[in-house]
Amino acid sequence: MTWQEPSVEPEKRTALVRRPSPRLADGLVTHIDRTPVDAGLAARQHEAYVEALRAAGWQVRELPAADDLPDAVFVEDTVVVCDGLALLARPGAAERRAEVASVERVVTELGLEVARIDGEATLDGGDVLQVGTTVYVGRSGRTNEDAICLAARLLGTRGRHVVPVQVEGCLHLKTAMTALPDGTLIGNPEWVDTSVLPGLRVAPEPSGAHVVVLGEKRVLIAASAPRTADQLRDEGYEVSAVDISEFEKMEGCVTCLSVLVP
Ligand SMILES: NC(=O)NCCC[C@H](N)C(=O)O
Repeated sequence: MTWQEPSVEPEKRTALVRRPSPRLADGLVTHIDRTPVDAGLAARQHEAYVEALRAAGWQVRELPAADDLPDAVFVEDTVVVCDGLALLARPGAAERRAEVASVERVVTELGLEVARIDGEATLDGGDVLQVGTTVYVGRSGRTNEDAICLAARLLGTRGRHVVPVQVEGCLHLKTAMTALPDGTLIGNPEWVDTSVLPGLRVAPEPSGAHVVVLGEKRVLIAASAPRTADQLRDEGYEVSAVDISEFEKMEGCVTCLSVLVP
């Protein structure tokens, strides 16, 4: 999302995370080859990721462990938080739908209003990119037209305008692109229909497309995108780089490991 002054005291900014399952390696892989995953290393990498969020001033709220759900660490896919509204997803992969119930409990405790993607609609949070009052929603293998229409209606109550974006060749819209704090889109133009975008800065490496905006001048990216990190540092951003190799093997990225509730 474009960096906006948080509506609450800085110490209240909350990041939702969930520790990785020891069964992480059993998760879904769609567009890349499956390679061995070290669950112990994944756990350590996740701790470092959480530490980077804390260091940037985010209060970390852990969702209950869900060790029987291998992909549950990818919390971004279960809920979209927008201006006090928690839009609960209905993941496109049926195996992932059981992840949502525990997220609903926590967002309710946080005092967020709850709405849901339901019926035949399917949506993964990884397909939703908020940039100011624009919400780009990927039409992907996981998110369908019904969900895009429903999201447009529900997020419209928050003054948001939904722009559908066709995604091809990768898992989610946010696999292909994210935004910098100033709202500039950054990513891989081969995976998205750029004709509906105001512009797209090409990231020097594929994982450079994944930027978590932690503050006005602060971003988090994967250690696998060193050239992107250098570019952003040269432009004055404070860049935290975290090694998430074990999650990348499961088609995850830095954005999908948290949900920020500003
Ligand atoms: N938002 C994301 O990028 N989520 C990554 C989900 C990876 C997981 N293995 C899946 O296929 O659902």
